[in-house]
Amino acid sequence: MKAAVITFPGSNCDLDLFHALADLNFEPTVVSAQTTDLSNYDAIFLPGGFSYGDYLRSGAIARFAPVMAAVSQAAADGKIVVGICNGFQILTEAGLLPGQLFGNAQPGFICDEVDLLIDNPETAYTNAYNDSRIKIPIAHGEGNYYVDSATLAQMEANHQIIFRYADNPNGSVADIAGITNLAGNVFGMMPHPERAVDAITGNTAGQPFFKSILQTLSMAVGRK
Ligand SMILES: NC(=O)CC[C@H](N)C(=O)O
Repeated sequence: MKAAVITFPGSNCDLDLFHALADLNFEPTVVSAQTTDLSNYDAIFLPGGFSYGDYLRSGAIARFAPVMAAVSQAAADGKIVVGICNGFQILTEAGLLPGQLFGNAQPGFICDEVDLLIDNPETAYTNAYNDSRIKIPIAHGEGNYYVDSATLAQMEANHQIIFRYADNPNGSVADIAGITNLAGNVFGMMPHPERAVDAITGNTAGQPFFKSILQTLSMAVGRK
């Protein structure tokens, strides 16, 4: 499966994501934020980091990068679009995911490993997990997810909340750590599964995340 990893000026998790995807049998390519055509890719990944220096607000400038029209097109075409950490912030700023990421409730950057609860085990992002509680690294200053209560109720009813924090580290509403759009093909999470794919790091709980996506894409190709 061909995967694009978009690199914005200031991205710093693009190569981690590239290696995670390569190790887990995707065919990844790192693609510049100047790219205007993503039609060759089966899945699009927006990595973590500090795009455009996090100026104004994390993701607020990146959403205007030339590549974002192609990301919106991919999302509209039903392709898998995944944003991790800063990538999640960019997708909310672009309006491709509901809500907004604010500064952590306790101001400051948190670098830690936290427990996540898998709310929905039957999604494109979780179907390869056997456990409902996993440990995944976090590294953010603006991970405090907010969405208004009417939208939250719709998201809950539509099973759009995929991961929740077992012990909320940043003040996110409803302990939300990862969500999808209504259609389920656009996904964002603050924790970093790409930092938990290699046994040498002591944690491989991120592997099933990527395996789930690959499995889902392979089944979709099989159906064509
Ligand atoms: N690791 C990251 O992607 C950091 C995201 C963002 N710049 C923040 O601090 O919230």
